[in-house]
Amino acid sequence: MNDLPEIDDDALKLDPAFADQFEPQFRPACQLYLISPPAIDDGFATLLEAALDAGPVAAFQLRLKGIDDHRIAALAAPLVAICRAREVAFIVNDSIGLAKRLGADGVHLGQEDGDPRDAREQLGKEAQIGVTCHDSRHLAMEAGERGADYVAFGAFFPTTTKTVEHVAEPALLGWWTTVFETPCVAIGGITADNAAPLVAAGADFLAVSSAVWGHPDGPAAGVRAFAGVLGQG
Ligand SMILES: Cc1ncc(COP(=O)(O)OP(=O)(O)O)c(N)n1
Ligand SMILES: Cc1nc(C(=O)O)sc1CCOP(=O)(O)O
Ligand SMILES: [Mg+2]
Repeated sequence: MNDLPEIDDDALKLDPAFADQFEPQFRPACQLYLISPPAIDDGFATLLEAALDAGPVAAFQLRLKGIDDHRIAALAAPLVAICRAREVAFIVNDSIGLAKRLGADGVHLGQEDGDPRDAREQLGKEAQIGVTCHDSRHLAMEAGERGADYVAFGAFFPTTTKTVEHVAEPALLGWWTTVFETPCVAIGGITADNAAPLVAAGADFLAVSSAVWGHPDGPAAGVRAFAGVLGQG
């Protein structure tokens, strides 16, 4: 498959005059996509159970930074079982190889983490493959062409979980969901209090870390707090 030619992102915006030529698509309601804290210990399994039992969660991403794959694999084993028992998709961040080794449901790839086409080849047609697209229409279209199952845009709000260089606007979600069927994920500093414009703009998933794990009343309260804005309350 040929790569898309590089196009100025602004040139890809939808002219409002033509927006009504697109049929409104049916999309399932926006769902919660939990991202793990960047560091965890063996006690995290209990926190994950509490979070997943508190309300609907579509997917859990194991995103551990700065530790080797053997340690991640050891920490992951009980977490895979917890997700599987609740039919929550278990997604591994960064590494196609680790996703395969753990029998994960999918992998999330940043722009430097590998090609979704390789992920598909190694993980198979059922795997959920996500790609970070920052605030770029071009990257998202390219990811779609390369077979991504979802594209992730961000950061929508300031975050202390990761140093980010790109800021995304809710209108990007509206453009994507008007033109493409591939689901889109919004990420970056999302809380139950600031999420409403992202849901209204069309986000298919809200990817959230600190608002759940750092909730003052614990992760279960963190998940419950999203139920209202996701129309699950
Ligand atoms: C759902 C989702 N979206 C974006 C990211 C960020 O991925 P990446 O740019 O590779 O940065 P790291 O997470 O690896 O630091 C993500 N992990 N998940
Ligand atoms: C992992 C990650 N990726 C981002 C991006 O913009 O691509 S923002 C981010 C951090 C998400 O955690 P929190 O919900 O605590 O802000
Ligand atoms: Mg990455």
